[in-house]
Amino acid sequence: MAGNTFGTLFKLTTFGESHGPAIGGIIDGCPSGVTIDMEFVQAELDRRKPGQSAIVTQRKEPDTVEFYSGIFEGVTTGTPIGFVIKNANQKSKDYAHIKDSYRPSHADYTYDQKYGVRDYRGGGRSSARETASRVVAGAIAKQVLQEVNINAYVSAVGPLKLHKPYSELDLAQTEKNIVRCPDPEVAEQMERYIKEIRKQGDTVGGIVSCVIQGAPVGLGEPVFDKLHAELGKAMLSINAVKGFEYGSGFEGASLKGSQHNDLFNTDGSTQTNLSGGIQGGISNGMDIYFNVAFKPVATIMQDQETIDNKCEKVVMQGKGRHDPCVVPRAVPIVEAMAALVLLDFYLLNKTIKS
Ligand SMILES: Cc1cc2nc3c(=O)[nH]c(=O)nc-3n(C[C@H](O)[C@H](O)[C@H](O)COP(=O)(O)O)c2cc1C
Ligand SMILES: C=C(O[C@@H]1CC(C(=O)O)=C[C@@H](OP(=O)(O)O)[C@H]1O)C(=O)O
Repeated sequence: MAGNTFGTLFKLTTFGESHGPAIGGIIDGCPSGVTIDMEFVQAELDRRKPGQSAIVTQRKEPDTVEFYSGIFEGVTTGTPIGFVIKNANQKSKDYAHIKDSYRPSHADYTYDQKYGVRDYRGGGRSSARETASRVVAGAIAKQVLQEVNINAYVSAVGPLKLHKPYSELDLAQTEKNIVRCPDPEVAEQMERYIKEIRKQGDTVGGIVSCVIQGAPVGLGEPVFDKLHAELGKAMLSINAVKGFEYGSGFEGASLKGSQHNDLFNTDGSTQTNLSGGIQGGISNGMDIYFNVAFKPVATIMQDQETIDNKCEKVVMQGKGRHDPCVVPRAVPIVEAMAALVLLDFYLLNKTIKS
């Protein structure tokens, strides 16, 4: 299983399964001399942790991070940063019924087919619990990138959508409600909707939007490692992600060039920003913005037909504690992955420019 490391210079390797003793990671390539605010790291984890509100999984984990190396007296040393988050609230008996059969649209079937051995408890390595380690690394990356602001928020839950662009929203409102939608009225509707869907034993998808402000001109390594290509990979590596678009995205395909071109100002900025802050795979200094679409959670509390490992049909119903909608907890994960991508390119840029 060789896909557990992300990044070129600022590299995160994660380990651990949802119902094992712990998850964690090693960050290699973090610059030395950066003062790390541990309370900020923990606060970022708290934004992602399970059990934080009535509209997320009720698994109650403190998600306390313990650092074992790479930070001395609160300052990064340039050596590998090793950290662990202990698992404290596993209920593995909820997964006994999927030991020999596969939840539709989760990773049970594909992991079994690929590896032939599967830690079925809590989805094992395929659980979104792994993303806690990404949030730790993202919180460190954010502190290296002091001048860059990365703000994600929920812009859709099922059919309920925010129709305003980020520039017309008050993003300071995002963390003031449990949905993490910056429009308080829409947030209330979304909360009610998620609760209703949960009562039905069902789940619903949604969209997380993200805006990055203050990124310098020049991030991105054409032609294969374009900034938007790496952001796309980062986002698509998050559990349950189905789509990524930046700038004008899929809507842009219906426009004419005369409507779509971002005309320059004499300082190199542009009058509009349908490019989403990236041209030719390189940041142009304008805001970078993108949307990430998440599917409805696969484990539903309703009978569904599926197959067992002998390919016989069985009827299965989800058990235990699951998210009815992932987007409220996905917001800090999206920000973390964006921070990893940006910092990596920022460091790469330093290697080619004096
Ligand atoms: C924050 C977050 C929470 C999630 N919670 C659950 C959950 O409680 N139950 C579940 O079946 N899937 C959950 N998922 C999605 C699964 O982890 C994911 O569907 C699974 O790994 C299969 O991968 P895929 O959907 O990307 O193909 C969650 C995803 C995220 C991002
Ligand atoms: C534990 C977390 O979320 C889990 C993600 C998840 C999945 O299938 O992705 C399934 C559930 O696992 P469990 O049945 O063990 O509670 C969620 O609670 C977490 O995010 O830390």
